[in-house]
Amino acid sequence: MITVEGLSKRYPLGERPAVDKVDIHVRQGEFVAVMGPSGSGKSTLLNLIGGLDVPDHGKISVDGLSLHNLSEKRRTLIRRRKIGYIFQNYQLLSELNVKENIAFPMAMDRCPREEIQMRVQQLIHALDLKGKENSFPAELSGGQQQRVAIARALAMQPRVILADEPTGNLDRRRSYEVLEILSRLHREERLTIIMVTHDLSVAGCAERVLLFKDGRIESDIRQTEVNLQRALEDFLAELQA
Ligand SMILES: Nc1ncnc2c1ncn2[C@@H]1O[C@H](COP(=O)(O)OP(=O)(O)OP(=O)(O)O)[C@@H](O)[C@H]1O
Repeated sequence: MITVEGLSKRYPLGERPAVDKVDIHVRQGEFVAVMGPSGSGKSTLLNLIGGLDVPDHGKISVDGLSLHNLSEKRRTLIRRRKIGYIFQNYQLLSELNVKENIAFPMAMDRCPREEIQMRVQQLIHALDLKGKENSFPAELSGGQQQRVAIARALAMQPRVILADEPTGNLDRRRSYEVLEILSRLHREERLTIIMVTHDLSVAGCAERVLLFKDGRIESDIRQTEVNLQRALEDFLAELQA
């Protein structure tokens, strides 16, 4: 579903690559968490997979389509149609209301108006945003804003969700709600999810965890292989030692 081969990216002033010859294969419907210390390259990796940034070397394919050798215009199109992106700070458009934010990717893709209205209604219902349709982001709680952002990410019915610290700005309860939604999408709709997180308990919701350090994958742990929580705690203890 998502294949990354020999992926490298160095920023202009970086002493070493932010992402360094990384290989990953994520199967359709897998829920993968990416953990690692600050600056280890997690967001860079996600941005490369999502086509928000371009690698110096390596190949990326998402759902059978190569992303690394496309023009920016084509990459944007594929990103919009195949990938839903969720950010820590929601990145909603402040001048648009809830309905308009959710509709935005479909409007950009010139979907028919009735189709947009129907999909937005479905998502308002699914993400429990009834009554907030006409509110603006500044009038919503963090949890509600993230639910709008998830609805927007789902608008185009993508097969892949990339989430960069989706619970990073939320308290435990709101974080739990967001994780519930992601887990449900994974379970019921077989969406492929890659989620960057700092939080052990958040990573524990995924079935596989990639531990990142200095731009490389240190470990690739599957829930079924070992006690995930134990492996993650060991990794953190080692980093802190
Ligand atoms: N736009 C940029 N320009 C230059 N250097 C960058 C840029 N973005 C990230 N970096 C550098 O690349 C490295 C990896 O950054 P990245 O944001 O991918 O790490 P991260 O693991 O996501 O960190 P965090 O957990 O703190 O968000 C860091 O050394 C960072 O300073």
